[in-house]
Amino acid sequence: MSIIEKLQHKYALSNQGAKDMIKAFVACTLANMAQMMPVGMLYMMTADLLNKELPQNHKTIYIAGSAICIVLIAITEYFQYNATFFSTYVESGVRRRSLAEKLRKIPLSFFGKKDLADLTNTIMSDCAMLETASSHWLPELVGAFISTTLVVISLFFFNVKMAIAAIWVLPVAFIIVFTSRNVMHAVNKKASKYRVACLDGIQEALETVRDLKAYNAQDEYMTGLNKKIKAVESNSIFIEFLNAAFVCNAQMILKFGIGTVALVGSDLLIKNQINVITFFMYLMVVSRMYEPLQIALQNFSALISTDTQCERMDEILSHPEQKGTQKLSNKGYDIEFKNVAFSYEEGDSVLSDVNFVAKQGEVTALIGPSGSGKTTVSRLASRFWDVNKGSIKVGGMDISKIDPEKLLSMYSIVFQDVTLFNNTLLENIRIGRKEATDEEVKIAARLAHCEEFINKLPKGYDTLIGENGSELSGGERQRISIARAFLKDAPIILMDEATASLDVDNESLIQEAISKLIQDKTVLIIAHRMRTVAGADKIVVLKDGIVAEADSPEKLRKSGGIYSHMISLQMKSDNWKMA
Ligand SMILES: Nc1ncnc2c1ncn2[C@@H]1O[C@H](COP(=O)(O)OP(=O)(O)OP(=O)(O)O)[C@@H](O)[C@H]1O
Repeated sequence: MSIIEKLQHKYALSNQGAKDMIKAFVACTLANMAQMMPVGMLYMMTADLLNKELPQNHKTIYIAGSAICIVLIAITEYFQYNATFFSTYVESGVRRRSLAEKLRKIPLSFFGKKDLADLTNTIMSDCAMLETASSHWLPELVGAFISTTLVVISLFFFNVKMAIAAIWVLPVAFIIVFTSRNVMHAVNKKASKYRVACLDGIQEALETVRDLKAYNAQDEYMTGLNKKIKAVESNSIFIEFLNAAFVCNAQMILKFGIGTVALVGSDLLIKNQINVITFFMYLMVVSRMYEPLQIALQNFSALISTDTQCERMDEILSHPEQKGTQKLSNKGYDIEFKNVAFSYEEGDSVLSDVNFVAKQGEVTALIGPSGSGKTTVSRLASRFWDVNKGSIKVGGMDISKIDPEKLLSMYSIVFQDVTLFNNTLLENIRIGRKEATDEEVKIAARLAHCEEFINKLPKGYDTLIGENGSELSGGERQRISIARAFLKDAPIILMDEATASLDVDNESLIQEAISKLIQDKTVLIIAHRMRTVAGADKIVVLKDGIVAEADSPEKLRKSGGIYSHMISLQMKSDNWKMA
């Protein structure tokens, strides 16, 4: 792996970002070296002053040298600023975009294991941390390392004993910080967990504020949340303390270097092995050399702490993507499940051997007891998850070979949980097909019987609905979701409890509209209520991970199996409600 590739992998950088980081290393090294130049001049000047004469040509050298030093320091500082700051912020945007892009391409199973607060934390806080790491910590550390190495080499040319007296502290100081690695890694992992738990708690409190109020559970909840906040607080203090303990000790060791240079220098001076100017120069160089190293030690320690963030980022970036062809070669839109087995968690099978065909031009209804896997079947059919065994084909084409976004272009999906955005009603329906005209949106809304409630709103289609449609009733939200499906007009329609929140009048109106829409389409409906599925062409009954029955509603009713049993239960329940 080249240095560029290593940097890209470790700090989630783009190719350009890794190249910019190398530029920043060079810039920091040059800036440190430029800061050393006045020391050389001072050395020469001291020699002249001790000789009690300042030759004219030396005067010119000092004046010109000082001007050159000022210009060089200004140029290298500017170069360093440019290389570290500006490119870092550009790279930070690239990093966040590539993370978001990656999240689009990884299967939903990944999101099942991660919660939203954790992902938000990675995209915002971890990215911000890496932003500082790549703008300051790493370039300054590498710059200090290279410039110090060059200075150390030159120190050996003057006097080996003095050089050793000056540099013995370097490995000791860095080893002290390096030994903190394992401890810091463990506490940072813990800190990350506490932070995510706290963010989760805050998010949950905001989302459930209505229920907490309704059940007078606010105080109890706040006590729990306070505990989470306290855990973050005390853990952060502990990390700071631990960090300071290692870094301060290492920085203190670094200071011993000045002492040993003074001691060894005095001894060599007495023995006449060095002159006063060399002694003075060593004292000047070490005091100058340790300054960037003090910061380098802090940066080194901070970089060790970013290991946890890098790991979290890498977990997302290296997660296998769902890939597939963009070219569709399906013949028609029959959906065929063949020997499909699936589990969300290993060893906890949801579907063991599912076989059925949902034909184009027919309505196939999935029914079965709660938890039998109906929603799972619809998720697999749209490749939100990939099957563990067997295959799912659309028009003869294995969907695991189709690019997920391309596959979804063939589907209109009406979910149980309708997501609405804080935008106008018109735009919320237009999500079904971004390029649809206003007129097309309105036709779809009419078909889904949305106009009845839209026309009653003060601004009609231009009414802003609250975040996630909080100002709409459950039935209205579902009708918008159905309108989106009408608008998309895709050849395959997946409906999950599409009519669950509609009153009887609206439900029959929608059923009527749906029957117009589904002509020549493949329709897979999941519904609990037997009334919803009575008009289906085929009923597939799921139970214990397999298809227990599959046939037309009439035949299944007569067969006296699970479906007919569910019908009689539903009738009893309806009679009970009427009574
Ligand atoms: N994201 C998930 N991670 C883990 N297990 C899950 C997940 N989603 C569903 N399950 C489990 O898979 C099983 C089937 O769930 P599914 O939602 O497909 O059933 P269903 O028949 O649609 O249920 P219902 O009629 O109650 O909506 C259940 O045991 C459920 O707990």
